[in-house]
Amino acid sequence: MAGSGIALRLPAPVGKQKDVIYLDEGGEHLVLGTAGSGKTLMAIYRAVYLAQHAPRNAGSTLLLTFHQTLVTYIKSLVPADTKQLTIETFHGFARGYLASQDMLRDNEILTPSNHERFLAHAAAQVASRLGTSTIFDKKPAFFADEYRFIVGHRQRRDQYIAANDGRGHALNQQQRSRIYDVMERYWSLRREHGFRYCWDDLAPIAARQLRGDTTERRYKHIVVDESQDLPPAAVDALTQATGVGGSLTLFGDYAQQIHLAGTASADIGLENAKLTIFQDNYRNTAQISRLALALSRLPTFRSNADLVEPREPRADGAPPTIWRHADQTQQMTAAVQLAQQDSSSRQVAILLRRREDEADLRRLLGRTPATRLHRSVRIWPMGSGVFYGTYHAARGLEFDTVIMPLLDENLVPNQREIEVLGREEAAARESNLLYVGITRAKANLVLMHSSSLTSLLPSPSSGLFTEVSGAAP
Ligand SMILES: Nc1ncnc2c1ncn2[C@@H]1O[C@H](COP(=O)(O)OP(=O)(O)OP(=O)(O)O)[C@@H](O)[C@H]1O
Repeated sequence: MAGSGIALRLPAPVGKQKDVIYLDEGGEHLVLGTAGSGKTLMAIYRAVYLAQHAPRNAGSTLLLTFHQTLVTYIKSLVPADTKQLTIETFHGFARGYLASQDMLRDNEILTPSNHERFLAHAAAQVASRLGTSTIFDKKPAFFADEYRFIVGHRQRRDQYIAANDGRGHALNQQQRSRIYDVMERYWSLRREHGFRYCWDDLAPIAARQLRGDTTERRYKHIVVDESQDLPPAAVDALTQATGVGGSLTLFGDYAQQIHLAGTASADIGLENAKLTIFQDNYRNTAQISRLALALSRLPTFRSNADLVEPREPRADGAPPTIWRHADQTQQMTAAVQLAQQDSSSRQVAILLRRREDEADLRRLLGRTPATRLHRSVRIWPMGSGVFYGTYHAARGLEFDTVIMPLLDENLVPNQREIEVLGREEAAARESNLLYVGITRAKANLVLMHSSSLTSLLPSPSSGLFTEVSGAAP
């Protein structure tokens, strides 16, 4: 970037983006931006600036992002020889810190499926002791969801029982009390079986340990991309982990919150942070951005004081298309054919709601080389090609063309999510996921269905799509 000494082979920042790079070298900063507004780009610039160029206070900098695929993607954008910069996930950081404190050894973290199994066991034991309550009929995934919220917000029993946390579950105080009983039983059971943690525990445990740790910090500065799913306990851990006189900068978009539903920026404990808002979208065409905006205005989309309305992008393009096929197999076949045609000169992604549909897609792709969006990708493919994966795995990424099959009403919202969370909450969360999927498309967006289109999307009569009926074009 001219004048700053930051030479990256990335687009040059414009307008407010520049200000964000040079925010104070100390203190806390929060940047909320709409999809495609350059948050990842500016997180990279700011991290490189703080690591190498900040005049008063350059020093070892940690750049965190949401999942391992994004770590790989971001590493592909940053010169490998950048000194004093570490890029990893929050869990990678927390694990490393706890191991350095001799608080974590191999196999001490429960896998997510074993975490649910222990919760189910705990619920059965509490039910047999306390008798009937409809709360005990809930699926293990429901208890896992509550667990994440409780430990992420470090809620004691009385706080949880009194909480009105804005999520769609209508839980009365007695039900909340029973849920807390299950959590306490779970903690005992887990201890008895020799497991110290589940993944959700890492943030509060690291925060508590850091509070009592007076040794010099490894990082002077911490920058976080995709911060909207960080619970308050994680933000506390990062505040504690920042070196003396250093800075913590968070970049997030609450419209893309997919793991910690119901947590707002006001809850994360950064009341004194300097706030910057990014409204300009540099990724999507105006037509794709309009569809995303219309989706975020539907009543099913969770209203949230943190949502940033995008200004309409300048880039014009074709309207998104919506294809109707005879059945789900034909949708997937058409998605594969389109990806094969389009990928000679473009990056094309087929995005799915469910992980279990990935294997079918892989089969249909046959010999077509394709990158699965997954933590196992260690070198980000440059140039054209086919990608596929879930909406979750696609967060933070972008592609020239995005194809989203299986958008039928009976599939979205996902039936399992409805069973776990109830219809209203499931619809709100699935709307965030659709928003993530749609906003990954730079130029072309193709949506597919066979029966009625999911009601979480704007209706086809909105004029926001072009409808294509029948077979593939
Ligand atoms: N100033 C700019 N000039 C040109 N392109 C830009 C500029 N800022 C951002 N972009 C481009 O816009 C796209 C979106 O940027 P980026 O991925 O950083 O956005 P984001 O806010 O992190 O998006 P999301 O949260 O949706 O993942 C990228 O291709 C990026 O290179």
